[in-house]
Amino acid sequence: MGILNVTPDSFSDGGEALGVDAALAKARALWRAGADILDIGAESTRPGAPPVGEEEELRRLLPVLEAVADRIPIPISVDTSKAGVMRAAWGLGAGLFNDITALRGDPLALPTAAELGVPVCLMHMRGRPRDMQRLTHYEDVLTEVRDFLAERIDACVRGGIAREQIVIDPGFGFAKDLADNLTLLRHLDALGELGLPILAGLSRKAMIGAITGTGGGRDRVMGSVAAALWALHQGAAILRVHDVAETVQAVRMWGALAHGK
Ligand SMILES: Nc1nc2ncc(COP(=O)(O)OP(=O)(O)O)nc2c(=O)[nH]1
Repeated sequence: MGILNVTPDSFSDGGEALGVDAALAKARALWRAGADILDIGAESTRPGAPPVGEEEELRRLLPVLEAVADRIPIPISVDTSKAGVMRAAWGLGAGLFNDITALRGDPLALPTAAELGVPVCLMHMRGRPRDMQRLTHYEDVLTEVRDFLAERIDACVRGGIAREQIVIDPGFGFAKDLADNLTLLRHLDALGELGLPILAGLSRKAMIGAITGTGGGRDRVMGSVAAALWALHQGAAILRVHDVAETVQAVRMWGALAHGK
């Protein structure tokens, strides 16, 4: 899953793909580099990020989504927690709603996803990007994240979303400190008991920088790829990354060694 942030302030690539032409060029580059899905987001969710209103999110997202959906032949995920953005994106061909709030942020999000029949990614977080890093106390982060995801899966199924339409995500860097992130990554396979595809979003995050001593952005590519391979080894089905070419190359090498293909 290649990341296409159409925001001015995303933590590692903000402002790089503003405007339709730049975003389309980036989408094409991600596809050509081997991305199987594009994840387009118009609201930064980095720690401390201010919320973006629906009108502004739509203003940023829709022209890009329309251009990309018409020209890039891979499924498009939209990274949003707003029902109105989901509905508008669905009308332009969005094939996955990637909601960091696990369809809790907007009370209309879950019924909208159920009505439209679009697959969803449910991610664990606490609070909102503005305050989530103050909510990092866990008795047992692995159990608490797994129980949260199990509850959200149940809520979605009760709300009319088919279980096979759901992807789960532990939410690396969302209301978690370094130790929490490492515990979740070391034991990512423990989420496998929920029986749903796991999405891992590790790319260029602070946990990579903390371990590797790298500043940010492209400096963290190697550490991000190493973490992605571990997540893959632990059963992740989707790797949400900025650096698609490097990750695809590593995954192909891993595939040949791990599965002889
Ligand atoms: N499912 C899922 N979605 C996500 N969306 C955004 C970010 C944050 O990364 P990025 O989009 O690069 O930064 P920003 O939120 O600042 O745009 N991480 C995840 C993640 O780990 N999982």
